[in-house]
Amino acid sequence: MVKSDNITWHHSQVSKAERQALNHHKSVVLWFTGLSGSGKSTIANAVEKALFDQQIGSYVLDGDNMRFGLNKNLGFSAEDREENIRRIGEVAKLFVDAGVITLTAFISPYRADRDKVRANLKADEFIEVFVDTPLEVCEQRDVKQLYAKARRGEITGFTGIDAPYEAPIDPEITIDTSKQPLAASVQQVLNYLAEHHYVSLVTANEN
Ligand SMILES: Nc1ncnc2c1ncn2[C@@H]1O[C@H](COP(=O)(O)OS(=O)(=O)O)[C@@H](OP(=O)(O)O)[C@H]1O
Ligand SMILES: Nc1ncnc2c1ncn2[C@@H]1O[C@H](COP(=O)(O)OP(=O)(O)O)[C@@H](O)[C@H]1O
Repeated sequence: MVKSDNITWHHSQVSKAERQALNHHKSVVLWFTGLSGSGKSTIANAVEKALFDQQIGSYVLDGDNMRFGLNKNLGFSAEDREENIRRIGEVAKLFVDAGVITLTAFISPYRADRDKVRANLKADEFIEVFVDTPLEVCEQRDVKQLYAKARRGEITGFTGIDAPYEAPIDPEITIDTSKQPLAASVQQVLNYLAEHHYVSLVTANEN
Protein backbone atom coordinates (compact mmCIF):
# COMPACT_ATOMS: atom_id res chain seq x y z
CA MET A 1 0.00 0.00 0.00
CA VAL A 2 1.42 3.35 -1.07
CA LYS A 3 -0.20 6.38 0.59
CA SER A 4 0.95 9.08 -1.83
CA ASP A 5 -0.60 9.91 -5.20
CA ASN A 6 1.24 11.42 -8.16
CA ILE A 7 4.56 9.69 -7.61
CA THR A 8 6.67 8.10 -10.35
CA TRP A 9 9.47 5.53 -10.17
CA HIS A 10 12.75 6.85 -11.58
CA HIS A 11 15.17 4.44 -13.20
CA SER A 12 18.92 4.71 -12.75
CA GLN A 13 21.33 4.85 -15.69
CA VAL A 14 23.49 2.25 -13.94
CA SER A 15 21.98 -1.19 -13.42
CA LYS A 16 22.40 -3.48 -10.41
CA ALA A 17 24.21 -5.96 -12.67
CA GLU A 18 26.67 -3.25 -13.72
CA ARG A 19 27.33 -2.31 -10.09
CA GLN A 20 27.93 -5.97 -9.25
CA ALA A 21 30.31 -6.30 -12.19
CA LEU A 22 32.24 -3.24 -10.95
CA ASN A 23 32.51 -4.83 -7.48
CA HIS A 24 33.40 -8.30 -8.84
CA HIS A 25 30.77 -9.97 -6.66
CA LYS A 26 27.01 -10.40 -6.50
CA SER A 27 24.93 -8.50 -3.96
CA VAL A 28 22.71 -10.34 -1.52
CA VAL A 29 21.13 -10.15 1.94
CA LEU A 30 22.43 -12.52 4.60
CA TRP A 31 19.49 -12.37 7.01
CA PHE A 32 20.57 -13.57 10.46
CA THR A 33 17.67 -14.49 12.74
CA GLY A 34 17.66 -16.00 16.22
CA LEU A 35 17.20 -15.30 19.90
CA SER A 36 18.90 -12.46 21.74
CA GLY A 37 22.42 -13.64 22.56
CA SER A 38 22.35 -16.43 19.98
CA GLY A 39 25.34 -14.90 18.15
CA LYS A 40 23.80 -13.00 15.21
CA SER A 41 25.85 -9.81 15.64
CA THR A 42 29.06 -11.62 16.52
CA ILE A 43 28.93 -13.84 13.43
CA ALA A 44 27.68 -11.11 11.07
CA ASN A 45 30.50 -8.76 12.13
CA ALA A 46 33.11 -11.51 11.85
CA VAL A 47 31.87 -12.39 8.35
CA GLU A 48 32.06 -8.70 7.38
CA LYS A 49 35.69 -8.61 8.58
CA ALA A 50 36.55 -11.86 6.76
CA LEU A 51 35.03 -10.50 3.52
CA PHE A 52 36.85 -7.19 3.98
CA ASP A 53 40.13 -9.07 4.33
CA GLN A 54 39.29 -10.68 0.98
CA GLN A 55 38.80 -7.16 -0.46
CA ILE A 56 35.05 -7.69 -0.64
CA GLY A 57 32.91 -4.86 0.70
CA SER A 58 29.89 -5.67 2.85
CA TYR A 59 27.83 -3.92 5.52
CA VAL A 60 26.11 -5.00 8.74
CA LEU A 61 22.71 -3.60 9.70
CA ASP A 62 22.38 -4.40 13.42
CA GLY A 63 19.16 -4.48 15.46
CA ASP A 64 20.32 -2.44 18.43
CA ASN A 65 22.02 0.17 16.22
CA MET A 66 19.02 0.70 13.94
CA ARG A 67 16.84 1.32 16.99
CA PHE A 68 19.00 4.39 17.85
CA GLY A 69 18.24 6.03 14.49
CA LEU A 70 15.96 4.94 11.67
CA ASN A 71 13.76 2.91 14.02
CA LYS A 72 14.01 5.06 17.16
CA ASN A 73 10.22 5.39 17.29
CA LEU A 74 9.67 1.61 17.51
CA GLY A 75 9.38 -0.62 20.59
CA PHE A 76 8.90 -4.38 20.94
CA SER A 77 5.17 -4.90 20.42
CA ALA A 78 4.34 -7.36 17.62
CA GLU A 79 3.27 -4.40 15.43
CA ASP A 80 6.50 -2.46 16.08
CA ARG A 81 8.65 -5.52 15.42
CA GLU A 82 6.77 -6.03 12.13
CA GLU A 83 7.44 -2.41 11.13
CA ASN A 84 11.08 -2.74 12.28
CA ILE A 85 11.60 -5.72 9.97
CA ARG A 86 9.66 -4.13 7.10
CA ARG A 87 11.88 -1.03 7.18
CA ILE A 88 15.07 -3.08 7.44
CA GLY A 89 13.88 -5.24 4.56
CA GLU A 90 13.44 -2.12 2.42
CA VAL A 91 16.85 -0.75 3.45
CA ALA A 92 18.47 -4.10 2.72
CA LYS A 93 16.83 -4.14 -0.72
CA LEU A 94 18.34 -0.71 -1.48
CA PHE A 95 21.76 -1.99 -0.38
CA VAL A 96 21.40 -5.00 -2.70
CA ASP A 97 20.47 -2.63 -5.53
CA ALA A 98 23.63 -0.65 -4.68
CA GLY A 99 25.66 -3.83 -5.18
CA VAL A 100 26.49 -4.48 -1.53
CA ILE A 101 26.61 -7.78 0.39
CA THR A 102 24.31 -6.87 3.28
CA LEU A 103 24.26 -8.67 6.63
CA THR A 104 21.31 -8.04 8.94
CA ALA A 105 21.25 -9.05 12.60
CA PHE A 106 17.70 -8.80 13.97
CA ILE A 107 15.81 -11.25 16.13
CA SER A 108 13.03 -10.99 13.51
CA PRO A 109 10.86 -13.41 15.50
CA TYR A 110 7.91 -13.64 13.13
CA ARG A 111 8.14 -16.00 10.16
CA ALA A 112 5.63 -14.00 8.13
CA ASP A 113 7.71 -10.81 8.51
CA ARG A 114 10.90 -12.56 7.35
CA ASP A 115 9.04 -14.19 4.47
CA LYS A 116 7.78 -10.78 3.33
CA VAL A 117 11.38 -9.52 3.16
CA ARG A 118 12.32 -12.61 1.14
CA ALA A 119 9.36 -12.10 -1.22
CA ASN A 120 10.41 -8.48 -1.82
CA LEU A 121 13.75 -9.66 -3.24
CA LYS A 122 14.76 -11.92 -6.11
CA ALA A 123 15.01 -15.65 -5.24
CA ASP A 124 18.80 -15.66 -5.01
CA GLU A 125 19.06 -12.33 -3.15
CA PHE A 126 17.94 -13.54 0.30
CA ILE A 127 19.89 -16.04 2.38
CA GLU A 128 18.25 -16.87 5.70
CA VAL A 129 20.82 -17.69 8.39
CA PHE A 130 19.13 -19.30 11.39
CA VAL A 131 21.32 -18.89 14.46
CA ASP A 132 19.78 -21.81 16.28
CA THR A 133 21.50 -21.52 19.65
CA PRO A 134 19.33 -23.04 22.42
CA LEU A 135 17.51 -20.63 24.73
CA GLU A 136 19.30 -22.10 27.77
CA VAL A 137 22.68 -21.16 26.26
CA CYS A 138 21.54 -17.65 25.29
CA GLU A 139 20.14 -17.18 28.78
CA GLN A 140 23.30 -18.44 30.41
CA ARG A 141 25.38 -15.97 28.33
CA ASP A 142 22.97 -13.14 29.10
CA VAL A 143 25.38 -10.63 27.59
CA LYS A 144 23.15 -7.66 28.42
CA GLN A 145 21.51 -9.11 31.57
CA LEU A 146 18.15 -8.80 29.79
CA TYR A 147 17.09 -12.42 30.36
CA ALA A 148 17.63 -11.93 34.09
CA LYS A 149 15.48 -8.79 33.96
CA ALA A 150 12.81 -10.63 31.95
CA ARG A 151 12.78 -13.54 34.46
CA ARG A 152 12.35 -11.02 37.28
CA GLY A 153 9.44 -9.46 35.38
CA GLU A 154 11.27 -6.14 34.91
CA ILE A 155 10.95 -6.49 31.11
CA THR A 156 7.79 -7.92 29.59
CA GLY A 157 7.41 -9.25 26.07
CA PHE A 158 10.99 -10.54 25.94
CA THR A 159 11.61 -12.94 23.04
CA GLY A 160 11.93 -16.54 24.21
CA ILE A 161 10.59 -15.77 27.70
CA ASP A 162 7.15 -14.26 27.27
CA ALA A 163 7.17 -13.32 23.57
CA PRO A 164 7.34 -15.82 20.69
CA TYR A 165 10.18 -16.81 18.40
CA GLU A 166 9.05 -18.60 15.25
CA ALA A 167 11.97 -20.64 13.91
CA PRO A 168 12.61 -20.71 10.14
CA ILE A 169 11.23 -23.81 8.40
CA ASP A 170 13.78 -24.11 5.60
CA PRO A 171 16.71 -21.73 6.18
CA GLU A 172 19.61 -21.74 3.73
CA ILE A 173 22.11 -21.88 6.62
CA THR A 174 21.70 -23.11 10.21
CA ILE A 175 24.29 -22.41 12.90
CA ASP A 176 24.29 -23.53 16.53
CA THR A 177 26.95 -21.49 18.32
CA SER A 178 26.85 -23.83 21.32
CA LYS A 179 28.25 -26.57 19.07
CA GLN A 180 30.96 -24.79 17.08
CA PRO A 181 33.45 -21.95 17.55
CA LEU A 182 33.00 -18.58 15.87
CA ALA A 183 35.64 -19.31 13.21
CA ALA A 184 33.69 -22.39 12.04
CA SER A 185 30.49 -20.36 11.70
CA VAL A 186 32.28 -17.68 9.69
CA GLN A 187 33.74 -20.36 7.42
CA GLN A 188 30.30 -21.96 7.02
CA VAL A 189 28.86 -18.66 5.75
CA LEU A 190 31.86 -17.94 3.49
CA ASN A 191 31.65 -21.45 2.03
CA TYR A 192 27.97 -20.95 1.24
CA LEU A 193 28.72 -17.66 -0.54
CA ALA A 194 31.55 -19.20 -2.54
CA GLU A 195 29.74 -22.46 -3.40
CA HIS A 196 26.70 -20.52 -4.65
CA HIS A 197 28.93 -18.17 -6.69
CA TYR A 198 28.15 -14.94 -4.83
CA VAL A 199 31.86 -14.33 -4.31
CA SER A 200 35.10 -15.96 -5.26
CA LEU A 201 37.48 -16.33 -2.37
CA VAL A 202 41.25 -16.29 -2.46
CA THR A 203 42.62 -19.28 -0.55
CA ALA A 204 45.76 -19.00 1.60
CA ASN A 205 47.86 -20.79 -1.08
CA GLU A 206 46.89 -18.26 -3.76
CA ASN A 207 48.08 -15.27 -1.68
N1 LIG B 1 11.41 -7.22 24.70
C1 LIG B 1 12.53 -7.49 24.02
N2 LIG B 1 12.61 -8.63 23.27
C2 LIG B 1 13.74 -8.88 22.61
N3 LIG B 1 14.83 -8.08 22.59
C3 LIG B 1 14.79 -6.95 23.33
C4 LIG B 1 13.65 -6.61 24.07
N4 LIG B 1 13.90 -5.42 24.70
C5 LIG B 1 15.14 -5.05 24.36
N5 LIG B 1 15.69 -5.96 23.53
C6 LIG B 1 17.01 -5.79 22.91
O1 LIG B 1 16.76 -5.43 21.56
C7 LIG B 1 17.45 -6.28 20.67
C8 LIG B 1 16.50 -6.87 19.62
O2 LIG B 1 16.17 -5.91 18.68
P1 LIG B 1 15.66 -6.35 17.24
O3 LIG B 1 15.42 -5.09 16.47
O4 LIG B 1 16.60 -7.33 16.67
O5 LIG B 1 14.28 -7.08 17.59
S1 LIG B 1 13.11 -7.52 16.59
O6 LIG B 1 13.72 -8.12 15.40
O7 LIG B 1 12.35 -6.33 16.24
O8 LIG B 1 12.30 -8.47 17.37
C9 LIG B 1 18.01 -7.41 21.47
O9 LIG B 1 19.35 -7.42 21.05
P2 LIG B 1 20.10 -8.71 20.51
O10 LIG B 1 20.55 -9.34 21.78
O11 LIG B 1 21.23 -8.14 19.71
O12 LIG B 1 19.22 -9.58 19.70
C10 LIG B 1 17.89 -7.01 22.92
O13 LIG B 1 19.12 -6.59 23.42
N1 LIG C 1 30.70 -19.99 19.23
C1 LIG C 1 30.25 -18.73 19.38
N2 LIG C 1 29.82 -18.05 18.30
C2 LIG C 1 29.33 -16.78 18.43
N3 LIG C 1 29.22 -16.13 19.63
C3 LIG C 1 29.63 -16.80 20.75
C4 LIG C 1 30.15 -18.11 20.66
N4 LIG C 1 30.47 -18.52 21.92
C5 LIG C 1 30.17 -17.50 22.74
N5 LIG C 1 29.67 -16.46 22.04
C6 LIG C 1 29.26 -15.18 22.67
O1 LIG C 1 27.85 -15.11 22.62
C7 LIG C 1 27.45 -13.75 22.59
C8 LIG C 1 26.49 -13.55 21.43
O2 LIG C 1 26.05 -12.22 21.46
P1 LIG C 1 25.56 -11.44 20.17
O3 LIG C 1 26.43 -11.74 19.00
O4 LIG C 1 25.35 -10.02 20.55
O5 LIG C 1 24.15 -12.17 19.90
P2 LIG C 1 22.86 -11.58 19.20
O6 LIG C 1 23.30 -10.56 18.19
O7 LIG C 1 22.22 -12.78 18.58
O8 LIG C 1 22.05 -10.99 20.31
C9 LIG C 1 28.71 -12.90 22.45
O9 LIG C 1 29.08 -12.41 23.72
C10 LIG C 1 29.74 -13.93 21.95
O10 LIG C 1 31.06 -13.60 22.34
